[in-house]
Amino acid sequence: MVTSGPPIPQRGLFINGQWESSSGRRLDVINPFDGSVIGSIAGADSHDVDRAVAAASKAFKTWKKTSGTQRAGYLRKISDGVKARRSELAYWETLDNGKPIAEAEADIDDVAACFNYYATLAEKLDERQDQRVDVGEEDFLSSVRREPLGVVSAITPWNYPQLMAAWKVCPALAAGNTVVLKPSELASVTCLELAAIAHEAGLPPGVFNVVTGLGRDAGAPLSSHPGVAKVAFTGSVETGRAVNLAAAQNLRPTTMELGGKSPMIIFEDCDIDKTVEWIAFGIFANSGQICSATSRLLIQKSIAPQLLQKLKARAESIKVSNPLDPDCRLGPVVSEGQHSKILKYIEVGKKEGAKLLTGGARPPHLQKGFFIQPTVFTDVTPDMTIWRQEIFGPVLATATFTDEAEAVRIANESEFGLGAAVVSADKQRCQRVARALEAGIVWINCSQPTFLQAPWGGTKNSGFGRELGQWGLDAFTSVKQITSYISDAKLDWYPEMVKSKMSLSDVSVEP
Ligand SMILES: NC(=O)C1=CN([C@@H]2O[C@H](COP(=O)(O)OP(=O)(O)OC[C@H]3O[C@@H](n4cnc5c(N)ncnc54)[C@H](O)[C@@H]3O)[C@@H](O)[C@H]2O)C=CC1
Ligand SMILES: N=C(N)NCCCC(=O)O
Ligand code: NA
Repeated sequence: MVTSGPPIPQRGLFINGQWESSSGRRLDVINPFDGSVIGSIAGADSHDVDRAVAAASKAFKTWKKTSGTQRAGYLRKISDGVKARRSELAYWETLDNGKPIAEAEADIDDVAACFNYYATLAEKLDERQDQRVDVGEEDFLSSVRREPLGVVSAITPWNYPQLMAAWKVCPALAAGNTVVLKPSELASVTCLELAAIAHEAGLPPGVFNVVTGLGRDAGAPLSSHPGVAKVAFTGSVETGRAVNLAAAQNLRPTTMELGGKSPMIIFEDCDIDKTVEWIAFGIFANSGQICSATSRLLIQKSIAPQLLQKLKARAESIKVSNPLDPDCRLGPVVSEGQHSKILKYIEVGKKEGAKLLTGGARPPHLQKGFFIQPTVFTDVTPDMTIWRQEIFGPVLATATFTDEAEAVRIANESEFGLGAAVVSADKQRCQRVARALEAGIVWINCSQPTFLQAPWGGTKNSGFGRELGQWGLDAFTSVKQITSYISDAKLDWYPEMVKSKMSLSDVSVEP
């Protein structure tokens, strides 16, 4: 097991291609495994944000003139840089966020793939330019260009620190925007390293800037800045609302990837053993700190006792350990604040009458760090807090249903609409249920697999706009119509008036 590696680099803010110090105080980097301080990041304030936006605005003047193919060259180099530093990036991601090293490695691979994928889309963007629009008139020729918006700000969470940044930075740069990234103060380390990698890749100064710091000091000014053309946000509903309101003051568009309480519906014709693996993955991966975690489980009554018994055994067999252990499958949650919030939810669950099937506390063998056992509640009813609110931890709420209509109705009774899953051997039923579910992402016979090519985002309080795929790139473009008049004929709209011979003196004016 790797228990030591390179120390976390001490970085400042990355503005205009240089490391700079912040106006504010430095903030501790905390390792969730034991609560120790392992480094520090700069705490930016609104003056630092102004500098970063100014650098990005200046860089945009040149960057917007590059071709997609030129930008793709930079993105591919950054991808190579991420790949070359995979092991240290994954190591630092685990130190900073607490996720199992196997997950961190997968995340870093996804980051590298994301840069390559959007490199390809940047090249394709050149081919998509000046596309004809049939306006149905032979005297006119219309075409469409997709142009960058300008300076884009990306405000990102701590659950997939580098990956959530990549989902925004890659398409934004691919489309020709410049970026100011504000990662979460709880896990900024790998986002700063992304700046270092971009710099080594030769990305021109100011094209990609990173300002670390608290939400209220650095995130808020980045949401309300008039020099910012768009804000891309992933995080909580409450913060998303504040960011969106601030951007709305400037009439700036946003994309909002917010919370969830995604349902997973299990029908009696499923293969129980296989299903239990997906259920566990859907709520215990990344310690349940996934916005699309399938945290509400609906089981058809006839198989509930059998399925729950197997799920309990599986939950209790998950390896909870130092996340640097390659076999670890459940690490600590990100912070002391999240740890106590999750434990509070567990208490509320018990108090409101839900039955604790397994877990519910700190694992006895891990007395330090922000660990919580894989936890499953049964007999949860739709009015209970743990059924309605996002816990963002390894806590599954389960309930039963009798028929398909009831399952869909209960699943849709939520303020959220990010993910949903349905498990059944009946393909037609899966399609029917998938169509009926109010969600931006529906998984059939699985939970959580995520692909760069497929759109990501939610409905209702889970937000709006889509990341990833073509949708994720188009969200960072402005559509320009260019229309040419191609006829030789003179515009024949104003009829030639015969010049009047009347003069004013001919007009009799009534006194
Ligand atoms: N949907 C998701 O992926 C995520 C959901 N959450 C939910 O949010 C809860 C709280 O976690 P937090 O870390 O506090 O999430 P948050 O939504 O406050 O943080 C997300 C980002 O927004 C920034 N931010 C905070 N206040 C801001 C403001 N006023 N203006 C602009 N930016 C601001 C933060 O610094 C961070 O970079 C979690 O327990 C979880 O339920 C948290 C992170 C990710
Ligand atoms: N990479 C995977 N599998 N999932 C990403 C989830 C992103 C989110 O929580 O918003
Ligand atoms: Na941390």
